[in-house]
Amino acid sequence: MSTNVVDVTKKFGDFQALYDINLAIEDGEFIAILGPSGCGKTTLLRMLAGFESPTSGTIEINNTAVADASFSVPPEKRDVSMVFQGFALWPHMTVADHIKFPLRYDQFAAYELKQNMSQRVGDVLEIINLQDKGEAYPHELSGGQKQRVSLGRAIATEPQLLLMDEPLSALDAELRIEMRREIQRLHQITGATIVYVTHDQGEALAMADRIVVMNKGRIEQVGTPEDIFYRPETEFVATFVSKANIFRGWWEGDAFHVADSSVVLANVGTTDALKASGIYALRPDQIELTDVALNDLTAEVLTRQFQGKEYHYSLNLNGQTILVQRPFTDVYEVGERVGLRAVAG
Ligand SMILES: Nc1ncnc2c1ncn2[C@@H]1O[C@H](COP(=O)(O)OP(=O)(O)OP(=O)(O)O)[C@@H](O)[C@H]1O
Repeated sequence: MSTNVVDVTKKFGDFQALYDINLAIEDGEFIAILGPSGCGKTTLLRMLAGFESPTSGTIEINNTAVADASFSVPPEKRDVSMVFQGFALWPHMTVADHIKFPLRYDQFAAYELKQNMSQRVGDVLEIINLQDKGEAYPHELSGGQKQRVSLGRAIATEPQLLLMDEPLSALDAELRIEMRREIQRLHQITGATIVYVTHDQGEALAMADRIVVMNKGRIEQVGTPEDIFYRPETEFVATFVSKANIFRGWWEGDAFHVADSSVVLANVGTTDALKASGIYALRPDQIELTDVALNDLTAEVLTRQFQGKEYHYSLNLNGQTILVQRPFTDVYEVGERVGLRAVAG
């Protein structure tokens, strides 16, 4: 199901939560909306669901307007399902009942699915890998199983648009990684369009076809995970997604003059958009550490953290903290002075 957000703004009283949002989502795409707390991602998702309406602009689903400033098609009249952060399961209903519920009451449930309800419940239990738990109640399930039930309930009627609001945030770190694979599999099986809200860049990079990075109510950049990670176009995207170190100064062609120093750095992948704002961005994995004598840019090792295959260093570069990731073979001591070299990547 294609979805278009056209020139949308949203105000809550005097507070403007969304500015000039334009986004075209193609049928079957997995879109992650990524941004820090309060940037407006849930508001945008709730607008797609029909729980909020725009202050100005239009939302279109399959080329038909479903909301603008003057009207909004209510959630139950959109072929859309939503998965929430806190599972939102009903304590008195079994797993099978949760899956039956939308099949009974959702007006978009196809007649064949309603007619063959027990078959569909069995199929969904299989998809979410809870074949043996149909008669279990929520309190008898683990966190991961509960989230699988809420995913099962959401896909039961084969909705064309699945909206997910931080669905993994209530789970522990290991389970979150496992559930990423389950959600990817669900996307492959159902072919549904998914809009997935998260503040976790790892989730967005791992699962999405395209990522929409938001900050303070505005879209900063839309692109594939590789675009967003390797070719950030704003300082916010560079720091929020790829944890880049930002150097200030000015560009002369492909040479960057670091402010307040005589150091000149060669371009190793800074986008034109970042160049236009006088910024040089270097991800932690784009910095090599060398002997001090080999580079003009030198810094002192502040901390070193062992992370298995690599060390994570923080360095003091004239008062600025620089983050660097090096392979486990590059060992430097806290207090040591090192040279910094930018490498492409
Ligand atoms: N009903 C409302 N009334 C007033 N302000 C609201 C309302 N809903 C959201 N806001 C404000 O709009 C801004 C965006 O909220 P939103 O929930 O969309 O952010 P978010 O990016 O999803 O954040 P989080 O990750 O913390 O949920 C916030 O400053 C929030 O306080």
